[in-house]
Amino acid sequence: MTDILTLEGVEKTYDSGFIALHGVDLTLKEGEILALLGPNGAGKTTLISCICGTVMPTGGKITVGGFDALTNFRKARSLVGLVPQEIHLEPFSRVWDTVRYTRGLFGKKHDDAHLERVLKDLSLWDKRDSRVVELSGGMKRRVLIAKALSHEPRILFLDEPTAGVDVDLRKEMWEVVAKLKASGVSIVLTTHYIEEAEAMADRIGVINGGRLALIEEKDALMSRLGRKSLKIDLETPVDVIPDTLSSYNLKRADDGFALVYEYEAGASRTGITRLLADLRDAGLCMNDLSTRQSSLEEIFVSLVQSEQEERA
Ligand SMILES: Nc1ncnc2c1ncn2[C@@H]1O[C@H](COP(=O)(O)OP(=O)(O)OP(=O)(O)O)[C@@H](O)[C@H]1O
Repeated sequence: MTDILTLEGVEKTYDSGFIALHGVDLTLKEGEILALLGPNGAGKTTLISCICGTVMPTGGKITVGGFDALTNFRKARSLVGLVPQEIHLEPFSRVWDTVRYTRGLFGKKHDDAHLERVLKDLSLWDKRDSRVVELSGGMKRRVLIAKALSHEPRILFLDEPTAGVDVDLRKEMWEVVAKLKASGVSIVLTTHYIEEAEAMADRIGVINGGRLALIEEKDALMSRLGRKSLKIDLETPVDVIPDTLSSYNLKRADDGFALVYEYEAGASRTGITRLLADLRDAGLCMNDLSTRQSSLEEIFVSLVQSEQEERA
């Protein structure tokens, strides 16, 4: 897959002197979904704004589809669609008119067949003559996406696409994004909902303090940093974990009715077989066993914490 977007050492120092980006390197492959995670103020919106040309970087180089975002701004910008966090729409304009108008802003020739496809893909076709004010929140977000796709961009930036929307609508948006990916659009998405990144992204980037702390395939990240836990339900509760089991660092749960053992998700030797034998030797009888994999959220929290501790 070719790279549709390249960032080399992108820096941003705001006029206040605050350094929001400290030399970010990043590439996006064609047709992939990259989720950018990071705590509040990490620099996600600044990064997207630099790529989309609404914030001027103070250093580094950004290339979109081979065009330099500074020296060939119009060409580079025409390949990018931005769905902002806030819903800014003209309330009394009709869906069709507002989407068509946005295409015109990019200097593209009319192509009503393309706009029809976009509206149909977003299940907005039946609403094309509705005024924005008459639409539900979810439909308004779809109109934002339709506007961002009106000029046929190759990368779509979704800044917090589901902030403040209910669970059903969030799932609906995920379906919309999956459809977009299938149509060949590359997607960069920022989100605070880590389950969203887990559900949709091919790769995960973590921004912290203006630095790209990590970028990796989601599955590899989850198996590399993910931990699993084995819960052992006991027939009779234990007050104290026997000394012979001390090397397993077991935790007592459910008032002593269960013991929990943690191990690395990707490990070839988990130690479970030995643990079960040692439990039997210690005279503990098991009722049940269950395992659980740590979520991306737990991985993210521990990553950000250890980064902050390193810098402190
Ligand atoms: N115009 C500006 N002038 C000075 N500082 C700014 C400006 N815009 C943003 N910042 C600062 O830059 C940092 C990064 O902000 P940014 O909005 O990019 O973060 P974010 O990761 O998108 O945060 P959130 O998740 O809260 O949306 C923050 O500390 C913010 O206060």
